[in-house]
Amino acid sequence: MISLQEARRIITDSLAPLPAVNLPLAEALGSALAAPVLADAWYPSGDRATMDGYVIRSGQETGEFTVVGELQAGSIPGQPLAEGQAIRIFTGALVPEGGGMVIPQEMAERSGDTVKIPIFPELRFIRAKGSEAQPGAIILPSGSRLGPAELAMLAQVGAVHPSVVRRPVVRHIATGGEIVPPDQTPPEGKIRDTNTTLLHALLGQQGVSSVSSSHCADDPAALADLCAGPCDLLLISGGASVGDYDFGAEALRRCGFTIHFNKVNLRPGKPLTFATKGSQAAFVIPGNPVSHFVCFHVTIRLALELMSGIAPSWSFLDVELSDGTILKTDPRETFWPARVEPADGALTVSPLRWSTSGDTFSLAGTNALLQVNESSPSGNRVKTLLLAAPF
Ligand SMILES: Nc1nc2c(c(=O)[nH]1)N[C@H]1C(S)=C(S)[C@@H](COP(=O)(O)OP(=O)(O)OC[C@H]3O[C@@H](n4cnc5c(N)ncnc54)[C@H](O)[C@@H]3O)O[C@H]1N2
Ligand code: MOO
Repeated sequence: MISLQEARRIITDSLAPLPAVNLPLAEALGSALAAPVLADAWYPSGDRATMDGYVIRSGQETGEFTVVGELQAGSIPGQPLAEGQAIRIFTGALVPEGGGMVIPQEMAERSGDTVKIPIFPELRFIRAKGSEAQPGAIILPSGSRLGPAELAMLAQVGAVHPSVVRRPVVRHIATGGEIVPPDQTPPEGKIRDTNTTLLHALLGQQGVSSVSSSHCADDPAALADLCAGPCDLLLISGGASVGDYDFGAEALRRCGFTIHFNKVNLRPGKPLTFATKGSQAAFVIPGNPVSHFVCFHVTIRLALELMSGIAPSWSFLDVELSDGTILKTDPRETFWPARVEPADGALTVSPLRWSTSGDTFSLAGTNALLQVNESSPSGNRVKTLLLAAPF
């Protein structure tokens, strides 16, 4: 049995980013850039006003100025500004030649064609040409993850079909004769399929939208047929352990996958299997829903990040345990579902109920996993993998 650290190393060594594709901005959220994006022009393209008011030359005395025109955002300045002149200007408009400072209208008194400026502001209220980016400057390097701000930058430079690393196409197979779809009432002895819903949501949170799911009874040949379908990442729910009906690894072998590990010193999720075939990756995930949740965050997410060209996120916060907390240790490294909350300006974490890894209800409100091993917790602080913002 290998450690989780070793399992993560094997996954890291086995997977590479998928090929680049060009995506429209509306579909690129969460993707990683496959090439740098350059500024196509000067930003701003010329000196621009940052306030509604009056533009005048610099180096002048306070007093009265003659208003000789008006500049709206989008209009092209005509005449240069002369001494003693002011032009009415609006936020975003190009400053005319000779314009050195914009006086916000709150600091000016207009009367007919003149404007009185009793004192000058400390700032110029002008965004200088090229002060944000110059033509050819790298505004986002290759590998940048595209969040809302980065997408806005691409829109600004007209990069409307950026080259990004393709996101994995995921094929999911829920196994087991005991499961029925969640919209059905299970007959005696059977249970509703919760893992399909769980995985779709977890994948969706990672920005993976191409996911197909199917169900397979405990039949290795039928499972191998389903495994042969095209995808980048194959996820098999259940059938990971050593029982007579656990056919996950066998089905993968039958369709040409190489098994890299089939047991990890991890609680929950010990019988986790990882395999590859060319650039394809596959996991057989222990059937219990809490095992699914934990295996996803500690291993499958890493595979998605690597295939998507995204820098793996694996950093732990040292968080104070809520009063009276006792975490039951185990020879296996444990990832305990928990809830982190802000309290009195700091974070505290409370482990959630955990009876068995089949107890889906215990996951309600989970936004963190607590690492429980020989070095954590230490005192009343525990290494915490944050899964979502704690508010
Ligand atoms: N002799 C041993 N038995 C088991 C071991 C072991 O080391 N030796 N490991 C245990 C651990 S730990 C786990 S975890 C489970 C993993 O079992 P499998 O991956 O083979 O999964 P199944 O047997 O198919 O299912 C386990 C459990 O999960 C339920 N399940 C399955 N699929 C779904 C689904 N889509 N939605 C909801 N629930 C599902 C299934 O009914 C079982 O109750 O093995 C232990 N045994
Ligand atoms: O690994 Mo199992 O997931 O402990 O229940």
